[in-house]
Amino acid sequence: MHNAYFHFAAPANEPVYSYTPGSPERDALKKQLAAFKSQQADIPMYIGGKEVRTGKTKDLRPPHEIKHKLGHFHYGDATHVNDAIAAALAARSQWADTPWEQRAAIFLRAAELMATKYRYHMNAATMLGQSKNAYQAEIDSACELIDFLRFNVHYLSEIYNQQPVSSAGIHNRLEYRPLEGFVLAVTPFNFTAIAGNLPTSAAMCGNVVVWKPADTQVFAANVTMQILIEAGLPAGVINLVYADGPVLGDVCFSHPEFAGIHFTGSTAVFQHMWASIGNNISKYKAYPRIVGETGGKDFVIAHKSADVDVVATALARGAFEYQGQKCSAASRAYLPSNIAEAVKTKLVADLKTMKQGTVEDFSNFVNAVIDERSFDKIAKYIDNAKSSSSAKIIAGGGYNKSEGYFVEPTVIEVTDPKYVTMCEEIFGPVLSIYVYDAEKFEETLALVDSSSMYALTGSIISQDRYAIDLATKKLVNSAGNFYINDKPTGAVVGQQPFGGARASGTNDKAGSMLNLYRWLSARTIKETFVPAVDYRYPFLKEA
Ligand SMILES: NC(=O)c1ccc[n+]([C@@H]2O[C@H](COP(=O)([O-])OP(=O)(O)OC[C@H]3O[C@@H](n4cnc5c(N)ncnc54)[C@H](O)[C@@H]3O)[C@@H](O)[C@H]2O)c1
Ligand SMILES: N[C@@H](CCC=O)C(=O)O
Repeated sequence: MHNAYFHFAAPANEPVYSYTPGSPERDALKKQLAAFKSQQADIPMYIGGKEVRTGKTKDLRPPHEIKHKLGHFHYGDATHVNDAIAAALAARSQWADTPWEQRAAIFLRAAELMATKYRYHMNAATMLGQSKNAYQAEIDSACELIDFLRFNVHYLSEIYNQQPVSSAGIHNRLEYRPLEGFVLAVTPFNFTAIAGNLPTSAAMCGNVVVWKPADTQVFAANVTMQILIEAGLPAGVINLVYADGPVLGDVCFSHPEFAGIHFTGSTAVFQHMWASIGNNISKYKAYPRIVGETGGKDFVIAHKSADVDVVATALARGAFEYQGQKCSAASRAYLPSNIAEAVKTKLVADLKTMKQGTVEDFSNFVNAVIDERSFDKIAKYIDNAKSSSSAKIIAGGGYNKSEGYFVEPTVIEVTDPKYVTMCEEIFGPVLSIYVYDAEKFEETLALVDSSSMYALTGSIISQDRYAIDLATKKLVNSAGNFYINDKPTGAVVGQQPFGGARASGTNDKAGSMLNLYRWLSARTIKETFVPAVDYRYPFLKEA
């Protein structure tokens, strides 16, 4: 029963801790890293509020220290996916009926727990499981996830407030119902925040969810789930399962109550999912919502007026933070001939100072790539570049997987702007550079626009306002997140709603109102206070 309209005001972004030497947060984080490393985690699935252990386990190991075992998780099969759907559907009616402010309180409580009691659990789990340094973990598993939860509560509160006008004698209202059925959230390895946001944004809207994270993100996903449970998330609202992707897809996409997919991951997997959903379309009770944020081939184009240090720094950070494993990572750069040599010299010098190793050593800027499959794929691109006449490695190029999956930050200079590493997503610490004739800026913008199938992020670096304006116009469809005089990474919830178009996804902008609309199905209600009692309109009367 509602006796008031409850509105949640816009929050501020969660402050980013610095982890400088001697700071209390640095000590607390180091203690949590040591604590996780001294234990052996036994991670269950969570179905209908119960912990499910199958005995069929997979090991969890830090990508930068593969000889160390962090523990294991219990793997499920089609039975567990079916159980998760059944548990979700059983929880649906009570959850959908729960007053909005009660649902919101659970997610705000989870955000508060993440910001305080469990901040270092979230960060240490992300650092060890996904090989992120302290700062990269802090902006992801603490700040971004906390922001997703708090901002989405605010945005949903704004949506519920949007009501139609009513003319005299009637009252019109819009009711924002959750979808009929269950939502499937399939999440990537690279951001604990994204993995937490995809199931919670849909659940916040009153939906029930089956959540499958990437195997390589399970260590931190488990901490997220435990916090949601401690915050009071009722049994069955979010069901966390670990299963083979195609097995999960077969069960979920052929279920009549499949109501939507909230996906982030690679373009190929999303396209496969879309095709399966299309093939099953006649089976569903309602048209499913298909939301997917996928790959990128993100660019930096510098104009001849650009400041050399600004360009080199945008490339060093944009391409190599988190080993280039951000969908937003700068992976192709277009440098004008007048400053190209100076930019390359500074970038190569910067890379020589970039330390690589474990996450416990806080002086390391880069760590390991996520797994062996990824390592092998990246190494192949590097080897091909080494033997190509169109490419030359000007920094890095080394790799080694004896202790962890280490790939050196690598810069490839190409003479062919359509060379494979200028067009395909590599998802690792590899930046390709093409030097263009500084007087051919506009032609190069056309090249940027046409070189890849993706349109996720991109930057223009220039001190010339006309050049910025031209790039903004010519690259209007080349990126969903466009940056001026900055790197193309590091979108902040509430400030730069994130997502791309073309092969980069449905551009439903995670962490914004646009995304939440996808998990709602509005019902319009019209009430007439004094209804008509005669079918004849006045114009029918004789004069
Ligand atoms: N656009 C964005 O906002 C964004 C953000 C993060 C990552 N990404 C993209 O994600 C990719 C990297 O993440 P990843 O390696 O985890 O991606 P991935 O596509 O390999 O896996 C994503 C998820 O899909 C699951 N999966 C894989 N095959 C499946 C199948 N056949 N059916 C059902 N599920 C399946 C995986 O287990 C995982 O949970 C990159 O392409 C990156 O650009 C995009
Ligand atoms: N939102 C992140 C990217 C997420 C994809 O991996 C950024 O803007 O860098």
